[in-house]
Amino acid sequence: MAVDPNYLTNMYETSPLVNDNCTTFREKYNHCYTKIAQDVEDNQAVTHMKPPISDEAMSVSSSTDDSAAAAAVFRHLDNLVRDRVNGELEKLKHNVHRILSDQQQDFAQAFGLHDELSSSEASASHVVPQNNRGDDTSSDGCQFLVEGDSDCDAAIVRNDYGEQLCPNCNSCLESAASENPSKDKEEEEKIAMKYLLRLMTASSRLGNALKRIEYRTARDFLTVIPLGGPTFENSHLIGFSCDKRALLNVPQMLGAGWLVGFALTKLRILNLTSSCTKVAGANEISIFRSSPATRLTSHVSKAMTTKSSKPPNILIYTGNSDTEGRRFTEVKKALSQVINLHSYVMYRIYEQQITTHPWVENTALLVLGNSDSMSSKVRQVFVKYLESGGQILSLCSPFMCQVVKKPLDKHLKPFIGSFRVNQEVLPDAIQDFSALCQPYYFEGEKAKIVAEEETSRKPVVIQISEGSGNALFSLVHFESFTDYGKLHGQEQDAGRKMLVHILKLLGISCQPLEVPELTPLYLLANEQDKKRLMQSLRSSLEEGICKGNQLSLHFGASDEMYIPNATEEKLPVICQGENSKAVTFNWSTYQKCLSTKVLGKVVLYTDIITSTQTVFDGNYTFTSNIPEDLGIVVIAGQQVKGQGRGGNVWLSPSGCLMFSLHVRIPFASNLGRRLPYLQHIASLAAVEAITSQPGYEDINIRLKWPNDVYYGQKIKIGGVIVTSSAKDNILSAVMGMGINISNTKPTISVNEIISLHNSEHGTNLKQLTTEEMLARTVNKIETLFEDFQENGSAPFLKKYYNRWLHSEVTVNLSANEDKKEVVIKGLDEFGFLLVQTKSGESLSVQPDGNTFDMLKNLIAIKNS
Ligand SMILES: O=C(O)CCCC[C@@H]1SC[C@@H]2NC(=O)N[C@@H]21
Repeated sequence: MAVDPNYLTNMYETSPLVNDNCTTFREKYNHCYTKIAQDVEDNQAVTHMKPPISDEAMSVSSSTDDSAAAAAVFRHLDNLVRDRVNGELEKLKHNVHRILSDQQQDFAQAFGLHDELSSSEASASHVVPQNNRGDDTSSDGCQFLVEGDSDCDAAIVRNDYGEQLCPNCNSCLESAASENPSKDKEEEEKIAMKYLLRLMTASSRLGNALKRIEYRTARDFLTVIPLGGPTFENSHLIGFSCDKRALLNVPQMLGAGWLVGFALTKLRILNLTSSCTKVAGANEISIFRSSPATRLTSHVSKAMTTKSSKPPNILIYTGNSDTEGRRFTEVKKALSQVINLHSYVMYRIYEQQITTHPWVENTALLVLGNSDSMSSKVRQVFVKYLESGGQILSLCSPFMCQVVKKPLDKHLKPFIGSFRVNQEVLPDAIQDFSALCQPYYFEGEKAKIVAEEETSRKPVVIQISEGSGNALFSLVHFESFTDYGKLHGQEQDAGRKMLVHILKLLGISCQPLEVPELTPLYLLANEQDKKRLMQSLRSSLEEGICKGNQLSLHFGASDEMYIPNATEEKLPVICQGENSKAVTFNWSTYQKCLSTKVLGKVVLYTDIITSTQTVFDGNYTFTSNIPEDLGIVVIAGQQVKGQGRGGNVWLSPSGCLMFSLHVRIPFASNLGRRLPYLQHIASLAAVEAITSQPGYEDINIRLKWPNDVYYGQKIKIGGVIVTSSAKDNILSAVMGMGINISNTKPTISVNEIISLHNSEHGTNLKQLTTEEMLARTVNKIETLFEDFQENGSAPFLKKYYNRWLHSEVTVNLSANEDKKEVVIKGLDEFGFLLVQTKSGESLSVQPDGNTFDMLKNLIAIKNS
């Protein structure tokens, strides 16, 4: 039987676990389980075929342990969903919007809110809670996070207002219930929410005892729980919606204790798997409630601040002794060969950052490659991360010895050698291992042997799980397998395979990218401009070459020139040939949309480049010989070494508009005296390129200081980097910008946002091409420049504040251990962030070198 390689994907899409009105999980699960097993068996019967279904399915079929099998299925599903989650969250928001506007009647009927609906407020599309009693469901809602407390039998509840509510305190609950409803709506909502949460918290005992998920309507929560209904004993509340239709479609019972979060919409159940795996592991609860449209944006976007928008990080910790970063480079290199680089960004994390930076939320994997032992403070943070659902890969790190009770057996020391993967985890092997090292933080949990040494059969890779948190401790230096000098091809291959296997167990998507070959630049301009540029450059070219510090440009015509291969050091620039024929860039569309006097008149297009910035950076011969009235923009289809701010990597898949625009600015000018404004101009230009078109004004694209372009409050869709050099009182700046126009990865694209807007508002706004977006952005940059040079910063700031996310927001400014609360006031005269302390003192914060998590209200000032 031919097995569909997308079997599990399909199963997920049509899964009875999420789609049918199944009554028992077990029944449906058994059905799926049997099917997978059958598929595997059928497949194995055809010996020449490689198993086309995943390792997970294999392990499901071979496992005798139900919960392990369920875990495998769901882990696999997690992986499938992970990539989609960011977009899904945004869609969720829109779906809920839609439900609320479409279905107010149903909603009111389902919850007995007719009176409210017919009131003037309701007709203005608000349904506000009338009081805080259980039988009058409050319809407004927000997301609350409930974290498990230290011993996991109670919960710490934080509400949308950032307050921590005391755990499991019935007197609180009662007093909340008996409080008179306030006239103040905000206050009422607070009380209602508190009440609701107290009810849920009081009846949910969180912890490992969790064995299943039950679905209950909002009314159930409000009526059953106060009676102390045993139905909620040991249950883990995942989510609920106030939408009646959604409720009706929901399975009454879902199984597998750690099935993660969901929120309900009219159309379907959205599995917020990735965001909630952590939730389940951490004994946290995410509660999603629908709410009136007017307040939804802020609530959902607040809720979304708990979910990361950026591509997740893989953090590599190699400790203090790795002063030159050799270990880090080695580990990073090894991982780069196997992981999907479009989905993750790898960074080194230093000891000091572990306790001070907000790294946990956006970390898909923490890799420990340190050889020195870590301080107890650091260890505690790592253990906490693990316990709260984090994924850790320890590559011979002493961390393992530090988290297990007994010292490890002396056999368990790092080695490179042959080993075998344990396909079936033998129960007695587990016993052996448990005797060897008893898990300290995971008592009651068993360590699984993932690989063992070939001859002695001693475990060399073990896995310890806690909820959805996983630690894989390897005693094999997998990172060394990338070292071609040290190992034979076969060993390398085995090592790499093993690393993939381990990473998959940790939920990391492993599809290494083929690094594509670099391609030449094509000069696109009208014939006259091409000629003028070449004339101007001629005197500085040596045999057609314009030599830069790192990259030389080789100018020539395609038919006459010997075209060298494009490399990181040498890039051919093909100057002749019809613009339209040469490349995939649509010159004619671009030209039609471009309305500048100077900027972007000449395009250098390439399919694949390291980074568009490199064409200008360090090539003064080139930049200084560009005619003054002929601005050049370099645009690439893909970058293989995209540069982000602060040394970050910019993921640069196709579908992302990636360009570097060269501009000249005299120092003795408004802008010349306020250079930080350059980046703000660029980011505002990108936003206005979209929102200044008729019909696009309300698309929720915003600016996040210092220079990020965001969809709503949470999802980054673009960023700007500006580099510059100066000579003879002229600044030569390169404004590099990346905006995701049409790629659904890694977050959400402009065109998806437009589609969402269309479906939400019944409009038919057309999608943007990269050529249009480029031309429109360059047009905006030029007009904003002109205005700034003529009128200074005031008119610019008016437009900028209109789109930015931070006015009057209180943030924590932290330098080392010191923290102070400041209020964001705007941009100062020079374009830095202006904040005010409580005592009224004004401070300016520079973007570079400091760490920002503006949306988590944190600015960490770099140590001097
Ligand atoms: O960190 C950021 O947010 C800034 C990202 C800037 C990326 C763009 S893509 C085009 C240009 N070339 C690069 O290598 N980086 C910039």
